[in-house]
Amino acid sequence: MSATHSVEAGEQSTPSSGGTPTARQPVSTGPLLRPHAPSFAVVVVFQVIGAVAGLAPLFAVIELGRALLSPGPVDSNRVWTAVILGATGLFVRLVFTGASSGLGHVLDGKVQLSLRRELARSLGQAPIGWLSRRRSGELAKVVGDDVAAVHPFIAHAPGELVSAFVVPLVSLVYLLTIDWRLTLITLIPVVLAIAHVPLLMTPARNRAQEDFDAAMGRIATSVVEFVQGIAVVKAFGGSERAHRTFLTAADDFVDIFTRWVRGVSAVAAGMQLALSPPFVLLVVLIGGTVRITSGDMPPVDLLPFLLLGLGLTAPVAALGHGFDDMQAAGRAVGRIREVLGVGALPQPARPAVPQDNRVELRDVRFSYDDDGPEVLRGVDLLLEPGTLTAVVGPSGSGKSTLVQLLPRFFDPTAGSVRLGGVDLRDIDSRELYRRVSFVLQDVRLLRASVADNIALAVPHATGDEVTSAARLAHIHDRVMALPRGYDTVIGEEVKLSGGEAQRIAIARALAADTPVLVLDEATAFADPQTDQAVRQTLSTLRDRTVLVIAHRLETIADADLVVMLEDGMVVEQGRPTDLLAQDGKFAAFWRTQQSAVADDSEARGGVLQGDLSR
Ligand SMILES: Nc1ncnc2c1ncn2[C@@H]1O[C@H](COP(=O)(O)OP(=O)(O)OP(=O)(O)O)[C@@H](O)[C@H]1O
Repeated sequence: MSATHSVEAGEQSTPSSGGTPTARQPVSTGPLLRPHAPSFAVVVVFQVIGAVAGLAPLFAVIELGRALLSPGPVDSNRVWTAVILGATGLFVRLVFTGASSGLGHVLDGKVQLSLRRELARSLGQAPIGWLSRRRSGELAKVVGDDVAAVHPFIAHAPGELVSAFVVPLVSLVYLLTIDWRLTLITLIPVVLAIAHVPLLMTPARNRAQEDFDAAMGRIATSVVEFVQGIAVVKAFGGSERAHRTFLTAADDFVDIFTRWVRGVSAVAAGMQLALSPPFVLLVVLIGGTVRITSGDMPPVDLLPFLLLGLGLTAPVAALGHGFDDMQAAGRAVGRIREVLGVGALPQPARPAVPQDNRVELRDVRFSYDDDGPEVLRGVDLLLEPGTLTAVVGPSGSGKSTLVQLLPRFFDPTAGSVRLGGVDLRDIDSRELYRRVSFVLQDVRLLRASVADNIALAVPHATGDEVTSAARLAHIHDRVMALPRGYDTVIGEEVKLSGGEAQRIAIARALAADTPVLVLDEATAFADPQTDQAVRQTLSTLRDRTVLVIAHRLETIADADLVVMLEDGMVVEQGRPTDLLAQDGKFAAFWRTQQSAVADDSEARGGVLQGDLSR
């Protein structure tokens, strides 16, 4: 999430139920794959041609056997024809299989690229609420591992699938012309192997596989979290506790893996045995011996069964090996589709333009989950242009949730948020973000130059505009001290402190120059300069509509309107002096804050600031 607005309206809008942050519909990956269909068909056809041509050397050996073993002088023509046939088949197989594999991998690269692009687009326009509820490890897995898991689907599986039918079919037809009874016997290993397949597809086994995937996801996430938090954990000596999540995930994984292996190993072993060359040869030899000793088949006819019998099982074995990959690819595609289905918040069919910059909340209700508790419970609020409104209230009272509704991170579950008389849902998001910017606590700067970070919302801003925003945000001097000034790349050439990052975010909001500003006063990175930057911002923006989550008494005292939230409801609102005079909840809150500041001030040997006389 960027600290100021950088959210572009998605080109495609997917309707979502009521615009709740969780609304999503899996979408088909068909349209993404369709442009690649012709290349895909070529890959499959080449693979099939290669597979069938691969039978030619076997036919050649059979023919050679017949030529060499038949009584009388050897027919050299017959021998050489067989040799040439075998060599040609081998060559054709090499060419087509190689071409199919090469094309398949190029195609796979293209498909993965378009999937990743589409995922990036989808994530880029996903409601911030949806993103903040997903663990970063999970999303990284979808864009990285899940897209990579599509590989067998594109490059191998379809060709192998078709070959697995075509190759045995050609062999079967040939064998049937020789001895249909022995043909049926030769099929026994294949039938036995195929009989195992349903055992791999039982609901219990699918569930075990899903558990396995989920456990893998948990391990990935807990590793990321553990590594990210390792410094804090070490400093506070809580490594045991932090380890616990990871260890629990690892323990769970071992249990689930054991169950998964137990379920699959017996079936896999049975399949492998059925398809193993010794077993196939044994079956063919027993059947052939019976046929030959009973005088129904000449001994030389056993040769095609011995050779092609092995060929019959090879594609089935390949399918068996590819089965897990294909199933994994199928599940990966499911997760990819889910992310692709994250719609942007619904965009209006006929956007309306706000009349002015008055913000109004009418009976706003909000819950993060459909069946979750209401975090905002009927909030009515009027923010007039040219006024500063301070939201105060205890932790968890819904302040952040409330201010996030203005830049439309979420849509309210009931009621409406209006800008200039128009419901935010009826305003084109580009228009909305031209009017509303925000500086929240969770500052995210881009790995880009300082200037680009400041001018994020106004890419064509002049150098002077960027500099004056930076001056107002009290970050100009610091930027000038950087190795390459405004061209210094944040995160690469310089690491900024939390307070500095916050001031860049403030400069960004000032450069955006929007008539409505939403600001969460920093508590985490509060340093005197950031403090000053916030105060300067608030004083230069007096002609705007400003909504601030206020943590400082000065800000609260300066506000035109104070809104006291408690448990998702506005319990008091009015001018700060009036509210103090009422001696209600706000007054009590004020006193608590004041004594906290006094303690702090005393601790620092400072002077208490914060009385309301202005
Ligand atoms: N992404 C989320 N998903 C589910 N519940 C959430 C989410 N964010 C906040 N909440 C819940 O909503 C309620 C209000 O939280 P919110 O952050 O808006 O309060 P706040 O007044 O800003 O608190 P603080 O001053 O501590 O930041 C809390 O009960 C919180 O647990």
